[in-house]
Amino acid sequence: MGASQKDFENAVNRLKLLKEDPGNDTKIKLYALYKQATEGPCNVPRPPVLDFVSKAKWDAWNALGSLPKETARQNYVDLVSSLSPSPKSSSSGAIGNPPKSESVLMTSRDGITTITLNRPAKKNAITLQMYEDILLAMNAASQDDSTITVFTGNGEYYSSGNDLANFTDNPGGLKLSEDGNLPLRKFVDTFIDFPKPLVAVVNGPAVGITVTLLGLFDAVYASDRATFHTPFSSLGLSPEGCSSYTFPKIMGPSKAVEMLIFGKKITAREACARGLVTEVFPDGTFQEEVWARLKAYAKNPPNAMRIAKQVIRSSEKEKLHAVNAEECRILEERVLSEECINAVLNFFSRKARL
Ligand SMILES: CCCC/C=C/CC(=O)SCCNC(=O)CCNC(=O)[C@H](O)C(C)(C)COP(=O)(O)OP(=O)(O)OC[C@H]1O[C@@H](n2cnc3c(N)ncnc32)[C@H](O)[C@@H]1OP(=O)(O)O
Repeated sequence: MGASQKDFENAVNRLKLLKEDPGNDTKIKLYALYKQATEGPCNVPRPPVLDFVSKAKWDAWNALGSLPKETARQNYVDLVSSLSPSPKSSSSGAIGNPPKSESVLMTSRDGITTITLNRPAKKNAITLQMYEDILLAMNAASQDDSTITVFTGNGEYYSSGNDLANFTDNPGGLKLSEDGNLPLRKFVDTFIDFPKPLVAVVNGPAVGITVTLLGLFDAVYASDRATFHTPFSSLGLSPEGCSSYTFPKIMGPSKAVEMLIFGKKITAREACARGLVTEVFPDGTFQEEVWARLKAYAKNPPNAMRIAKQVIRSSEKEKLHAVNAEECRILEERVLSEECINAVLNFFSRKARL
């Protein structure tokens, strides 16, 4: 039997996590096979001769002639496998290629894979290494035997967002796009494309990118101790995580503006009323109630849940990828702005804590 659509999607995700650049020839082959697998034979006009890159891509796609979509899909999967060994999964719930990290933990049981931010002394602020580890964890979770993937935080906070030292430790500025030192674009793309139900168990306050990403989750359960805060303006930054699109859609433009431009911190109950949070639980019984709920949900047939997610989300994916690309482009400029540099310096000199 040839590669399934799921195998193909997994290969697309695995490719995003390659550590080494596979080289231009391979990238062009992958492009051509991807186009053939998703759109069929080349059906667009040849680009102008001087547009070398587009022309090379078009030539490679066109050269595949009438190769059936299924064969192109299989060839794509084979080519990606030859570049990166496939993570293993097993019926015991063992996870292939999880991150070897103390700050991002990964466990799998009862059909649920849980990714836990584990840096409580720093309120689970996310370092550059943690972004990489989360990507690894998500890739492993997307391919293991679990039915649901959960994000949570260890300790008092869910997360205080991006570690502000990421800015000061990179004096030349952070490159946030494709080949940058923090591939934020790839990071957010992984949430957009995640194939299984993705649930946030928000155990305490959440800040910055860990709030904005919630708009890409399928369910958000929050303790009544949690708060939600996106202080982008006071940090001289701009919205990310697709929040410039998801927040106005979820809560309406004026409530989104209150959070994303004015940096209003809202409670869990307010976030629930705005549609960002699915349900709020008393902190005393939060863990017990939420995990009982999730264990019951995880007993549903996994394929049905995955397909339901695909049906609900697929029409938005293209738009979300475009929003993410644009947000990263703008943010890359903002992190170099005087406003941002001053705000971060103030934070570390303890002048400006939230
Ligand atoms: C590269 C682009 C990536 C994408 C962009 C993302 C945007 C964002 O995520 S913006 C949001 C950034 N986060 C913040 O601005 C929060 C900053 N933190 C605070 O204001 C406060 O720490 C707090 C309100 C979260 C907690 O205050 P509290 O008084 O209870 O504790 P502290 O003593 O301040 O914190 C304990 C410890 O943790 C360190 N820390 C906390 N958060 C961060 C952080 N985001 N980055 C770096 N370090 C953080 C804090 O410095 C303390 O460390 P020390 O004990 O060593 O002083």
